Order: sequence, then C-alpha cells, then structure tokens
Amino acid sequence: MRIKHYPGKAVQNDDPAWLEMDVPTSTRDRLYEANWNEAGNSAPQAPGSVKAASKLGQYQTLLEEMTGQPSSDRLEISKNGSVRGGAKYHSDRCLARINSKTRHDFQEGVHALFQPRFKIGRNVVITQEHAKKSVRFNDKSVEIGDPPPWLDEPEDPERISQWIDEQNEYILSSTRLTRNDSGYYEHSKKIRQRLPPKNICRSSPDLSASGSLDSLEEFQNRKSDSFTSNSSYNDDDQRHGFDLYKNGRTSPIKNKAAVKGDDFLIPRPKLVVPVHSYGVRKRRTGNLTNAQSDNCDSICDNSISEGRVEVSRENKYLSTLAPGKVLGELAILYNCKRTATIKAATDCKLWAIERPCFQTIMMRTGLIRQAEYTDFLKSVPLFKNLPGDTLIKISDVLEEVSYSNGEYIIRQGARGDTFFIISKGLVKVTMKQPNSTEEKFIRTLKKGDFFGEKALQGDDLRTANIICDDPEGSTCLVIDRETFNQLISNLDEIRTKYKDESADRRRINQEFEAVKLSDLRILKTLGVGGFGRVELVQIHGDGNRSFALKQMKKAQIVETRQQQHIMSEKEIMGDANCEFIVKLFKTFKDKKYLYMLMESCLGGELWTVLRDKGHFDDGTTRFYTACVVEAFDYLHSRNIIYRDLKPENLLLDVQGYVKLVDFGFAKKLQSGRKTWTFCGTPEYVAPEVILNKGHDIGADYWSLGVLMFELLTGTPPFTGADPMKTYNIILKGIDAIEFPRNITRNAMALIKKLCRDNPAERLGYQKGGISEIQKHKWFDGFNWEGLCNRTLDPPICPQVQHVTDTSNFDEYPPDNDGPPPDDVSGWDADF
Ligand SMILES: Nc1ncnc2c1ncn2[C@@H]1O[C@H](COP(=O)(O)OP(=O)(O)OP(=O)(O)O)[C@@H](O)[C@H]1O
Ligand SMILES: Nc1nc2c(ncn2[C@@H]2O[C@@H]3COP(=O)(O)O[C@H]3[C@H]2O)c(=O)[nH]1
Ligand SMILES: Nc1nc2c(ncn2[C@@H]2O[C@@H]3COP(=O)(O)O[C@H]3[C@H]2O)c(=O)[nH]1
Repeated sequence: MRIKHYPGKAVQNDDPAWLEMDVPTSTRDRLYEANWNEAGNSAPQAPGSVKAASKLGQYQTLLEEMTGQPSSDRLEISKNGSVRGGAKYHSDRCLARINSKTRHDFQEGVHALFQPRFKIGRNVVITQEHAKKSVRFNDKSVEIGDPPPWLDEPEDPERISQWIDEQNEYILSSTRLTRNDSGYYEHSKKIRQRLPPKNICRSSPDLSASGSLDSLEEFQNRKSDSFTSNSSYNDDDQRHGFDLYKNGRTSPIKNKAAVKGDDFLIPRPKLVVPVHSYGVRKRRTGNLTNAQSDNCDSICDNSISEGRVEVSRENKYLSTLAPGKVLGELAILYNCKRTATIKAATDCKLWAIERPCFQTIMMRTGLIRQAEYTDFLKSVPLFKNLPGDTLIKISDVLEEVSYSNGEYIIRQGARGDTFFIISKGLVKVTMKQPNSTEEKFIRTLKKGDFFGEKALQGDDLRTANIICDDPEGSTCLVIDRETFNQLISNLDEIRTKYKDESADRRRINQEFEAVKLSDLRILKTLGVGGFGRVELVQIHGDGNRSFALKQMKKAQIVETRQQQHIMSEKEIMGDANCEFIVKLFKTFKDKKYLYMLMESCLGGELWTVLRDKGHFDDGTTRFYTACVVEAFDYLHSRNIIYRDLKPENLLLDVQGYVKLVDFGFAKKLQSGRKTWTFCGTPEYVAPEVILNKGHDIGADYWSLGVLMFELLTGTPPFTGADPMKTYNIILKGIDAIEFPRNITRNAMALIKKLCRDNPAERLGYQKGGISEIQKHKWFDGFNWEGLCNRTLDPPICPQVQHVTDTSNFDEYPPDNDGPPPDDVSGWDADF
C-alpha cells in the first residue's frame, strides 16, 4: 500500500487514494502521514462498506491492517454497527474505537493544541450548533430536533428550565439557565436526540460519579477512578449504552450514510478552536456589561483557563472546577449524552476544542504514542526477541503511570494484577524480613527493567515492595494480567530474572543447618588471609564434597576494628546467589574464632595462574574480565560495592570459571549514597578513594580497568615502591601510564574508559550501566550467554583430580603464632 501525498490540498471526496497505501519507511511516519495527510477530507460513503466509516475509523482500520492486530481493552464500533466494550470482543473489522487510552491521549492532545485565546465571558454553553457538528461527525443516526423558537432569546429562565424538564429525555446537553451570584443569567440550548428505548437508555454508562478532573495530569492518572467506572459495565450494557438509534431502528450505524448531510468530516486539526464568538447581542438584565453571546461555535471539550464553573447533575451540586481542570470530554469519549451540567460560576475563560478536531488529535496522539511505546519496548532487553506485531499489541494495551519519590508502587503481601516496565526513573525493591518489621533493601531497578511478574505467576500476592526511588519521580508502563499471560509470561527472563535469592539461599543453606563445627575435618590449608587461614574441609560422613573453611581470629578483628566489615561480609556472601561469587553456606563461632563454611574452588587463585604464566592473552583476559563483569553486575544491581578486586581474590572452580571471594570490604550502599572508608589494595584503589572524596560502585569500575591491565601484562598499571608512591602514581592518572605493545587498541581503549579520574565518566557508571562495558568493542563477539549458562569453554582448565586435590594452591607452613586470646564481648552475636 502507498500513502498518497496531497501537500497543501485536500483529497477529493471520490478519490480512492486513501486506501492505496504503500509501505512507508517507518510505522510512525506512516501513521503520522495517514493522519495528517488525510485530515480534512471526506470519504465516499457506501452503507456498510469500510468507507462508510468515519475517517477516524478508517485510520484505525488502516492501523490494524498495518499491524495485523486489533487491539484489546477498548470499545469497538464494529462494521455491523454494534458498539462493544471489553477486551474479549474483536470484531472482524473494527471501524472506530475508543480505547482505554483515549483519555490519556486526549490529555496529550490538549497539551499539544490548546492555547488560551478566547474569552468566553460568563456563559458556558453547549449549543445545538455544536451538537450538530459533533453528532454529524461521529454518528449518523442522531436526529437533531429544532430548539424552541424563543431559545435564541432566552429572556425567561423559568420557561427554559421548564422546557428542559419536559424534554428531559432528549437532552444531550443540559446547561440550565440560572441567575448566578452576580446577577448574570446563564444560557442554555438544547439538543434533541431520539433516544433508544428506555431500557437501553437506562443501561448507558453511569458517568455521574462525583469528582472533577484536576488538571491534565490528573486526567491521565484517574483512569481507574469514578470517571472511567464505565469500564466495569458488562458488555451488553455497553453495547446498548453506546448505540445511538435512528427512528427506533436497532441497527443505526448501517444506516448512517443515508442520513442527510452525513459527510464524515475530519478537518485538519487547528491549533486553536474558537469557543465563543461574540456578536453584539441584547443586554441582559442585571449589571451585565459584556455582550451576551449565543453564537457558539461547537464546543466539544473544554479546559478552564480562568474563572470557576460548577458541575451539577439532576440539580445536585457536585463540584466546582477551577483553572486547569478539564470538562466535557465524557460525552465525546463515550458518545453519550452530556453527563453533567456545567455552569459558569464566575466570568470564565475556557479553552475549547471541537469534537472533530479532538478526535483527530486523539487519533494522532494515539498513533504517535503507540509508535513511541513500540520503539521503547524494542529497546527493553526483555522484549528483544519479540516480533514487532507482538510489541504493537503490548503497546496498544499498556498504560503509563507516574509515581513520585517514596511512593509505593507495589506493596508486599497485597494482591496484584499488573505487570510493570520502568520507562523513566528508578525504583527500589525491598522485602520484609522474617521476624522483623524492617524492610531489607534488595536492589534498584532502572529504565527498561520490569517487575510485578511474580504475583501474576503465583498466587496473586506481591512478593516484595516496589518504591519509587527517584527525586524526579518514575514512570512505568503497566500491563494487565491478560496481556501478560498471552504475550509475556513465557519469556525465559520472566521466569528466571528475580530468583528470590534469600529464599533460594535459605533453601541451600538449610542443607547445612545441622552441620556442626565438630563435624568438619580439616584436610589442608588453601590460603592465608589477614585474620587467619582458609582450610580445605570435609563434612564428617560426606566424602563426595569438600568445602573451604575460613577461620578468623576475633581478637585480631577487634584490634583492627573490622567488626562491621566482617558482619557485612557474612551478610553479603550469605545472601548472594550468583555463579560468579563464592557461596557461603554456614557460619560458626567460638571464643577465639569466627568461621565461614564456603564452597571450595579447587582451581586455585587466578593470581597463581597469572604468576605462573606471566601474563594472559587478550582472549583469556576477556574471559576472566567477563566473569568479574557478571559478578559486578549482580552486586551493583543490588547496590553492593565490592572494593577489593585483584587476582588474589578471584578463584578458579574445577571447570575454570572464576568466582569472586573475600567480601571483607564489600558494602551495601543506600541508593545514591557514597561511602568514605579508605580500603582496598593500594594498586587497585581509585583516585576518589585516595582523595577521600566519597566513592561508590564507580570505584569498582576503576579496579576492573586495573585488573585488565594486570592480567594482560602481569603487573598492575600503578605500582610504586610503597603504597604512598603507588597512590601518587594513581593520582597522575591512566594517561600517564605507558601501555605495553601487547595490549591491543581495543583493550587499551576499554582500560582507559574504565580508569577515568572522574568516576562519572567511567564506562559502566553511566546511563547504560554495566551493559556499556559488555557492549564495548573489546567484547565484540564475546558469548555472554554462553558464559552465563556455563557452556562457554574457559581458556584454562585447571587440573583437579578429586574433591580434596589442593595441588593448585601454594603450600602454607603451619601457623606458629599460637592460639589467639578469647573474645567473649558479644559483638559477634549475629554472626
Ligand atoms: N572458597 C575458597 N576456595 C578455595 N580457596 C579459598 C577459598 N576462600 C579463600 N581461599 C583461599 O584463601 C585465601 C585467603 O582468603 P580470603 O582472601 O577470603 O581471606 P582474607 O582473610 O579475607 O584475606 P585478605 O587478607 O586477602 O583479605 C584466598 O586468597 C584463597 O587462596
Ligand atoms: N459525570 C460527571 N461529569 C463531571 C463531573 N465533574 C466534572 N464533570 C465534567 O462535566 C462534563 C459534562 O459533559 P460531559 O459529560 O461531556 O463531561 C463531563 C465532565 O467532563 C462529575 O462529577 N461527574
Ligand atoms: N520476590 C522478589 N521480587 C523481586 C526481586 N527483585 C525484584 N522483584 C520484583 O518485585 C516484584 C514485587 O511484586 P511481584 O511479587 O509481583 O514481582 C516482584 C518482582 O518482579 C527479588 O529479589 N525478589
């Protein structure tokens, strides 16, 4: 199909070009052009044919043809003329739709198009003229009755009121004539409409809920409130409720084209629609100074710019609307009678927009919005493999919701029916702790991340809290359960992304619950750390497995004031459930020592392998660096900073994958906060740590660059004869370092991007997060998926003969220091 362009001129009525659509360059262009180029033309009418639909319907149809998908969760005016609601109905061909986003789109349209220009004076009226235009455009079956001859000169409010009462069932818009405080009369005109039988009328949507639209923003946000309560009508009700009947016939839309003057115009949207043009009219009684106007142009939808209006229904006062509020949209959206009476309480200035223009704006913004959502969804990792038409389906039903800082988006334990994708800002995940009222911080989620899938998969209950954690607020795209089940629930990532570590780890750790210190048999020393030795052990009676037992002298911990670090090490390692981090299964303590029972990594330290080989080639370095990137990704997404990267703390498992060990300096940070403890290994510390400027995960990216350099050359880039000299060299920056020739250009580029003096400039720390590192040229072609599912062959396969083979570790002489003193002060109660 091809879109025909008619620059600056309207398409002829009988020109069939509008159906000759070709495939344009992008969906958005296509939609945009279809909308704008066609606006302002009338289509040839043929009863029952596609062309008999309004232009809006045609565009909708066009959209479907392009996407191949009717969308759900909306009202549909189908080809046979019935109007349906709810997601279940998908007619073979939908001619016009009001979907659940229309209110929102309307808001957008209003934003885009309204400009205050016209002073309305004191009257807010909806005139017959207006109604004719509206009705003509939207539904051909409405018969407009003549107003009483005296209506143009509304001298007698009582009479008009009475007339209104008599005509009640014909009233489309019911603005009453009353005298207001300042003695002004308000003006009313009638629209007569032949209504469907009473029972049908009764079932039309009850839009009488009290309330008002507080500004355009609220207009969007209040989708689920009383205003849209009609979405809960059963389909039958909706179908009847929205049908407009001509002369009692039951299938009005089929006959639309036969209605006189029925020409489906959608004018090219105008930026400003005159609301009220003032002809000089008879002065009214009272102290009227302004000319009274009844020469209203069509008012469709209004937004108050100045003054106040009163909303009432059946003579019952509902509310007063002040500037910024929106009114008059319901009748347009739902093609029903005016649902309330609006009277000017003071002189008012309103911004108004005609129905045809409104419809066009809605269509335009709807289509543009859909294209935008689709584009965004394409960039969401979760959806990267979904076909375009599925993304369009999703974007068609999602709703955008904004939250302010600190607001709970999801509460743990509540029932949940929705799935979320973050489109702006940050949120944090917290969980209640067993036997505690405290909420534990789990992780921060950012733009493109999703949440809320667990309640939809399990028993409806939310398993964690989600709280907006962004001073600028955050925005989520919200998807209903039905769409989630149909299109999203089967994606692999949905099933695996947020494995409940704590729960998983609890399960793993449960296995060791009964193990006592006395059940452990020490076989050999694997390493010596700052506070003691790490021994290879086996559990009594279990010869198939071995473990590493880290033994730490309590007195020495206290002496060096490392209590907090040790507690943090236990907590972080005990919770972590990542293939690239050594698992801690159980802790013990006695009077002299703290003990950590960990998985054993029998491949030895990466430092030993590096020492033996001198340096690694590009590919080998890439593999080990990638393992660290995965470990950092895991930690950083939970706001944990590691702070002690070096080859000594990278252990090879039997397969040759490396794991991070020694979490003595790891720390969980409050989101957005920094920490100031000077810690790490001199060659690896970042400049901001030396300068005590406060540091965060950015310091880990620095150390990643240092590690790459050391693995590629055998020596870290910043090395001095003592720590002070090393710090001085670090402060001179990476550009002062000469790169040996064996470091490839891409490797050098990445190291330099990681070792930027300013943490904010470091790769990984910026907008795209750690994925920016994964996408760097040096990693081009690297099999990240193979790494994560451990199908990728490691570059070095350690020789490990059996579960107690310690041949990959150095020999350590026995500790001659003698036993440390007892420490029963109790600081380690939680260890
Ligand atoms: N799970 C393990 N499997 C095998 N060896 C291990 C394990 N954990 C530690 N080791 C060995 O013990 C050494 C010291 O362990 P670790 O670094 O955790 O102790 P530390 O007291 O925190 O040391 P440091 O003084 O370097 O901070 C490691 O470098 C490693 O050789
Ligand atoms: N039904 C209803 N409409 C209200 C209320 N407050 C403001 N309005 C506005 O009053 C308008 C009357 O015309 P519409 O039915 O088109 O749209 C209605 C709403 O925009 C209210 O509490 N109930
Ligand atoms: N249970 C759990 N949920 C998490 C975690 N991280 C993020 N979440 C999200 O938090 C959401 C809370 O609501 P749901 O239980 O529906 O789905 C949950 C997940 O999408 C986590 O570690 N554990």
